[in-house]
Amino acid sequence: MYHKRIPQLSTDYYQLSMSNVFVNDNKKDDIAVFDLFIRNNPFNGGYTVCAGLEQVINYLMNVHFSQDDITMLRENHPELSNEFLDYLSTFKFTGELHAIPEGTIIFPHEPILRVKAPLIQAQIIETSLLTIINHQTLIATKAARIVQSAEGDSVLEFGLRRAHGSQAGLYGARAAIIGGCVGTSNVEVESIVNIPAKGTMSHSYILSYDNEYEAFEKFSYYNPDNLMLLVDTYNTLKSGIPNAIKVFLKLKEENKLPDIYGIRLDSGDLAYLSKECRKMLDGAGFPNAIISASSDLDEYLIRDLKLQGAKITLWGVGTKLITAYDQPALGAVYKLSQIEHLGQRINKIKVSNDPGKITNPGYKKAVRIYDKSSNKALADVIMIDDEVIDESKPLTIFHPVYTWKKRILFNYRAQNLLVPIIVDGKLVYDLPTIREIQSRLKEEYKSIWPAITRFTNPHEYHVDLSPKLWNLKNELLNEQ
Ligand SMILES: Nc1ncnc2c1ncn2[C@@H]1O[C@H](COP(=O)(O)OP(=O)(O)OP(=O)(O)O)[C@@H](O)[C@H]1O
Ligand SMILES: O=P(O)(O)OC[C@H]1O[C@H](OP(=O)(O)OP(=O)(O)O)[C@H](O)[C@@H]1O
Ligand SMILES: O=C(O)c1cccnc1
Repeated sequence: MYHKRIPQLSTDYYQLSMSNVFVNDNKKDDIAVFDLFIRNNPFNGGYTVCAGLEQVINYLMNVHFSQDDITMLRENHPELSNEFLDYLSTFKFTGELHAIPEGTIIFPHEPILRVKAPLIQAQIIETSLLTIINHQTLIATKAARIVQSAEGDSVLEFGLRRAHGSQAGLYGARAAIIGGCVGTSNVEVESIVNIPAKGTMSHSYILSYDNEYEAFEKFSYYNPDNLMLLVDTYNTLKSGIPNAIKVFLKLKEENKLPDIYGIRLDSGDLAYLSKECRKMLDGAGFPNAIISASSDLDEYLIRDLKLQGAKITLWGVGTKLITAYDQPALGAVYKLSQIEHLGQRINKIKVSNDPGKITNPGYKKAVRIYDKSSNKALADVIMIDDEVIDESKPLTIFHPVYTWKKRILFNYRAQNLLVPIIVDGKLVYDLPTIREIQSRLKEEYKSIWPAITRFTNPHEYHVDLSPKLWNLKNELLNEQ
């Protein structure tokens, strides 16, 4: 199966050249802690939807290097030592992974994944983890925004033909479903999620017949339960809709009109045309006919069409979703935060002139703080893993950059965001179904203030530091 592909060589060469050093310099078994996190929400938005964990798990549980891989590396890279290549031939992930479950709304700087493993393992897996999480999280967030703009209407993912390759189309479609799309046109998705692909018909199909009515009629005969007729090939109002109505009337007479049926608009003024189509369909006795539309849609255009009173209730979104058109990369990073050498743990910090790029040291967790009376999320706190929150006492948290800004929270409950996924190389997590992940996101929205999810000038959600982490960070910065 494609989804079982183990991209062990889909990595950056520096992971191998550094690991060659770790083997020869006796560092490979130092224990490293890495955090994978984003620095900014994509699309100038106020939130991000995390996705990709299932593929991360699949990678970590199966990653290995074959004899062919080793032979190729030996031939191409004489600098890689025999000791390192021997090590690679027995490589497997034996460490620990904690992660925020897919479909959770997340924010910059908190660990989405936390890896604790022998240094060489934690290093070798970096690129694959970033590739998977950066892609799916970006597309899930784009899809979530598009679904948000559709205000309860259904959104279908139609982007495969414009995706950056079939892998991006496949996992992008998965991420789109996590983001709330009801389905996808991508048939390969059926190999990784239990949702049948959906679709309508193309202009070439209509053009291949002598006339539009015949094309519609034949389609309805051979696809009795899947009847969304594309009405804009010739003239939507003068030809497409009258021909669609003719077919619907015929099916109604024969008692063969399926439960779900309707039309698709793919050009012209979608607001105007949808209103006219609605009137014509209603007038002919088909108030249940669905009006769907596609044509370079994204969250802004859908919102605009709704403001214009468009009568569209099913949205097909391709290019701008699958390519994350207005922000093509997410920019999640994977940073070392602790190393244990010969039993001694050393917390690590990456300094930078840009305060937002200074990393948070230590073996940490992320906790979400909810207001007990409204059940809304108040802030997230990054803390040292062994810190315990006493919910009966006020909680003081610090802004990570402007550290003079502190907040004291009362009447709250705290929930760990990171859950154990892999322990000692063994899977300890029950993987949710795609529908469960989708439902998780729907629930998440209920706990996030609309000020954070709005598109224009969203309110910045706080991801703060606990006093203990704040002190540790300052101590390490003062040592520099
Ligand atoms: N009422 C509307 N308000 C804002 N934008 C619209 C509206 N109706 C359509 N659009 C958008 O305008 C853009 C151009 O649409 P138009 O139908 O002219 O071109 P097209 O879809 O490429 O058509 P064709 O395939 O016939 O060339 C598309 O992105 C479409 O989604
Ligand atoms: O506009 P998007 O959001 O990318 O949605 C997908 C587009 O792909 C198809 O067009 P295409 O011209 O490829 O095929 P067609 O001839 O069937 O319309 C479809 O008709 C949509 O317009
Ligand atoms: O099924 C459809 O209508 C479809 C599929 C892919 C791209 N555009 C439309």
